[in-house]
Amino acid sequence: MYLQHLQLHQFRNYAGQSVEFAAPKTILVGANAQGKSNLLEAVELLSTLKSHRTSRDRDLVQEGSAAAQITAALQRDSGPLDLTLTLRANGRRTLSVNSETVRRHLDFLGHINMVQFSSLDLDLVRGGPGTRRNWLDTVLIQLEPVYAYLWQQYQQVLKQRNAFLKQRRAHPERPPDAAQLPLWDQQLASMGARVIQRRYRMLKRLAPLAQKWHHTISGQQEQLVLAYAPNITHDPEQPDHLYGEFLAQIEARAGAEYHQGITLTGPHRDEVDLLINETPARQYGSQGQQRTLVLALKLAELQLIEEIIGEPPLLLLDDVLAELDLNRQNQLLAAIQERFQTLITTTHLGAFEAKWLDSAQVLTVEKGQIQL
Ligand SMILES: Nc1ncnc2c1ncn2[C@@H]1O[C@H](COP(=O)(O)OP(=O)(O)OP(=O)(O)O)[C@@H](O)[C@H]1O
Repeated sequence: MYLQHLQLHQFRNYAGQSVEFAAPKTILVGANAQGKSNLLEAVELLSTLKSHRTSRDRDLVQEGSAAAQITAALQRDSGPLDLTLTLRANGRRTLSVNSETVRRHLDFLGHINMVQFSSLDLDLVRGGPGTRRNWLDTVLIQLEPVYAYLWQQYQQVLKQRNAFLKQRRAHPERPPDAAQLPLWDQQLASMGARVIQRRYRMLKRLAPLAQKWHHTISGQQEQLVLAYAPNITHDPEQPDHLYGEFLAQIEARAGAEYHQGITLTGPHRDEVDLLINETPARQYGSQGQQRTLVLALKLAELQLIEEIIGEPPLLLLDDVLAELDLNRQNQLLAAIQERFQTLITTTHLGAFEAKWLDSAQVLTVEKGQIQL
């Protein structure tokens, strides 16, 4: 897929900006806080309807304006496509595909596929389990947009069940109607089982790709193991048993939940284990090794999305190239070639290998304006 054109209207610090992408690689160069990451964020929003930087639309709308608009024209194997996302400070959104308004998020997702790689991604190794769960979810939304709906439903049930447990703990003298709990349990297990199955299925395909990339980038020195560690223990080859297992494990933790007043069972507590040469990567060695691991995960992500979608996704490199040494930069360059359209942000062009500049389009970003 190829993003040809992007238009930003009252989005972040862009009052009105039109950008033509004229080469497979576009480098956005500019000092700090000029709007480079804002542009990548606009692409992220079109792709996932989420921003990793904020959950409030009013942050995305230019200060003093009521609404922002992001419009993109892209070329997919199936033909040309136009997407428009209107964001309002009051949170209401309008989505349109080829100038027709679509009501369901599901109908908007999946048109732009992308992999993002920023310096924050080092937290995938160093950060807590929540960071890895978010990553899993972002990849899954790309692969099967229905996952966004499932995950949202799961979180809604979780919120209501937590409110029940909290109230029961805070007011034992007038507890909520006990008959509600089994209903929440069933919904949690039913939605949760679907989340777990999808996470398992995706990681099963991603793990060997990441392992292969890690082995290559480390010069055949290191062996990566990436393993799903679901909070609900079960036999993944017996998916029919998962719902029952889920309910049984809720039951087993009922006492602890009673005292703590929160839901202790379910995929909101999943983990992804990352081991290098049998040692947890978090505790393992240098930052360099952790960078190799994150790069391997990102390359695996690119490859998996391409395999499943059948077209190369976009790659967004936010201020990360300068952090990779020559070997890792070369591995990345060799993997993307000209096939993956890549948008790169940097504070100065000398920050990374000159080879990246070959046939790249360079755009200068200054105070929310882009100069060719
Ligand atoms: N809603 C908004 N309205 C107006 N300006 C905004 C809004 N949100 C962010 N900004 C401005 O956008 C700028 C930040 O841009 P961005 O995050 O893209 O920086 P950057 O060019 O990527 O720099 P860095 O290299 O530091 O990441 C800041 O000047 C900030 O004040």
